[in-house]
Amino acid sequence: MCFACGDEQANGLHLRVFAAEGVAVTAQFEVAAAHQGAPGLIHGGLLTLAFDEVMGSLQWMMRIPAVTGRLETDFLRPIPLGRTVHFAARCRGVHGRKLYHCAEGRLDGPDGEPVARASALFVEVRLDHFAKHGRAEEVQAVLDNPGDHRTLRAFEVNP
Ligand SMILES: CCCCCCCCCCCC(=O)SCCNC(=O)CCNC(=O)[C@H](O)C(C)(C)COP(=O)(O)OP(=O)(O)OC[C@H]1O[C@@H](n2cnc3c(N)ncnc32)[C@H](O)[C@@H]1OP(=O)(O)O
Repeated sequence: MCFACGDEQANGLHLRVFAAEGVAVTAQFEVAAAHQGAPGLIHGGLLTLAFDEVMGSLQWMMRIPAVTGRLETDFLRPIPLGRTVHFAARCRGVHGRKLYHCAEGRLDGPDGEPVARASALFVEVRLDHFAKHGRAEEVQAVLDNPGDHRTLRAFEVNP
């Protein structure tokens, strides 16, 4: 039940991520009233969360389990509630266990005004990282049913 992509999260970001050209994805985020920081504006931490989710999605395409080691966000413009942020993220390179990603967000369309940029280092981990530090039974359920999990990620198909 991920706060960024889970349907069950009433106030979550409900992010949908799609394959793009190369090792890249796109996504959209409708900024709801629940995502407010300053009156009428998005909370910056939630925007960073969205970047974390979108860049983190690249690992599913690359089939490399990884966690966020470092994430830097540049907030370029204020983002009002009720608008939609369009994200594009791509992998810039891989060195050993380190995955270097970057992303940008634009307002109301893929060619809209740039409102934020981010870069991140993800670090490859073994799958037992999640069982060891999280809820082992839920991780095991995913490992036992890899087919079910794949269907949750549209870009696995990459039509
Ligand atoms: C089954 C279904 C599941 C499904 C699971 C779905 C997962 C979705 C995840 C979404 C994304 C998240 O939010 S993840 C949640 C937020 N992130 C976390 O909780 C991560 C917490 N941190 C950690 O667990 C650890 O610090 C790691 C794994 C990141 C790194 O620890 P480690 O494994 O001991 O590796 P370590 O040697 O320290 O680092 C490896 C290399 O990366 C570099 N490195 C590490 N951290 C940094 C850093 N902050 N800044 C610069 N560089 C760094 C090191 O210098 C080294 O470079 P070199 O010497 O090789 O050159």
